Amino acid sequence: MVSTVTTSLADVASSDAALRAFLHGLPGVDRVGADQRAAMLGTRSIKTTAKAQAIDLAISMVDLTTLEGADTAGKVRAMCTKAVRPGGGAPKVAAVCVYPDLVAVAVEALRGAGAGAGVKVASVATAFPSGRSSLDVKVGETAAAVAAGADEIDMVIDRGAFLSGHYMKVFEEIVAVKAACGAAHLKVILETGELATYDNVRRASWLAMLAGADFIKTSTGKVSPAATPPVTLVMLEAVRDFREATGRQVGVKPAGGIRTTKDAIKNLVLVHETAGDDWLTPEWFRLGASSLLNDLLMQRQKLATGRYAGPDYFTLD
Ligand SMILES: O=C[C@H](O)COP(=O)(O)O
Repeated sequence: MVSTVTTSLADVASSDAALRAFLHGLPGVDRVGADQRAAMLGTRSIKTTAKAQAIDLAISMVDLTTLEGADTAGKVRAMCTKAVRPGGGAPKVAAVCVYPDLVAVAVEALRGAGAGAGVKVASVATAFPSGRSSLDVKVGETAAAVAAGADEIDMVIDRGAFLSGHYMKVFEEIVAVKAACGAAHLKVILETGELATYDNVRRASWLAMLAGADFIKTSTGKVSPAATPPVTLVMLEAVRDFREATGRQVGVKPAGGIRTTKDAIKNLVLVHETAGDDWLTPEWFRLGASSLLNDLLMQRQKLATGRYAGPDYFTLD
């Protein structure tokens, strides 16, 4: 696969036809094999000591998210406090993820938290979650979020264009949004629940990476199915193969429906077994989730003391 890729990468985005030929030339995903491998890896058990480390690692990889129409400045401030000091000596999370109009609130709250340094502010942009807007609007929204202090932008791809085979349109939008990001990192959301096949997930992953994505992300959290293990597996294979072909490492962020410690640990096993341990850091792997942190904290408490503190012990999202 890698040799096929390297011979054609130089001019893969030179035309619509070349891009289409490249993406459709990628090997097909063995659907049954991917489902079985993800299910098999999901049954792996780990020792108690490894579990404690895995929980802390997972906490440090969380993009603590609130993406509701009813979000308020107060809710975002409380989330930022929790992001920096989750409680019980747990590590801080990787980032908070909010709508663009709440970026300034998050930046201010993390600055006020002092130890906030290191917790990034991520913002969805580009007419999240549908992506149905003009490119000018998407670029403007991205630039505004960055100007307000966002460290990371989570954009959605145009699934309508992708599913109609207009790959160059999707490619050019990602390139334009990446340019608007400046120094901010760009996560490209594929919305895999709308892509219909694992072959499309592989194609969209490559398309996003070729266009300059720093991360590829499964889902908005607004469409089901979201971050299923086989989809994450296919995306981890894509970043592994892309690095082998280009030398550039791209991160992965499963998001949507990841709620339990078991889900989080399954994801860590998938990373270890598929892309490898180079990805097992918050720099290269994130878990986008609104309520996962509570379960990680409860399980952490249980491991340390032998009993659950109960959800009331932690602030609820
Ligand atoms: O990007 C993260 C998702 O929007 C969160 O989804 P969730 O509420 O299912 O955890």
